Amino acid sequence: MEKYTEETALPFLEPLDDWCFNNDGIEKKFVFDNFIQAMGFMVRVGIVAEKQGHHPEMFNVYNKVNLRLSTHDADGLTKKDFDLASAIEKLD
Ligand SMILES: C[C@H](O)[C@H](O)[C@H]1CNC2=NC(N)=NC(=O)C2=N1
Repeated sequence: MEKYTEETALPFLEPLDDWCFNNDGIEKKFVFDNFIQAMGFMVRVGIVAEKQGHHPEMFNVYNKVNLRLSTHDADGLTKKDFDLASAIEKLD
């Protein structure tokens, strides 16, 4: 599976709002009004991830959720990560 570098990822990152390349993955920080909103978002992300058979790293503190997408099997960033990021963007 093709792995993207910071450079080759650029055109795919462009249409994705606020996602950033970092350490061979892509990351975005979300802020909600409260913990329940954040939790609801994480569950909806989880449902999309399960449908795609591809899973994010999620870090939550109260109303904040940090997502990191990378393909562990490929040890880097692949199309699967961009597909999941696009689906997540369509959630909100
Ligand atoms: C067998 C199964 O499809 C794999 O283990 C999948 C599951 N979800 C995954 N999620 C992510 N982010 N990276 C993977 O390499 C990965 N592999």
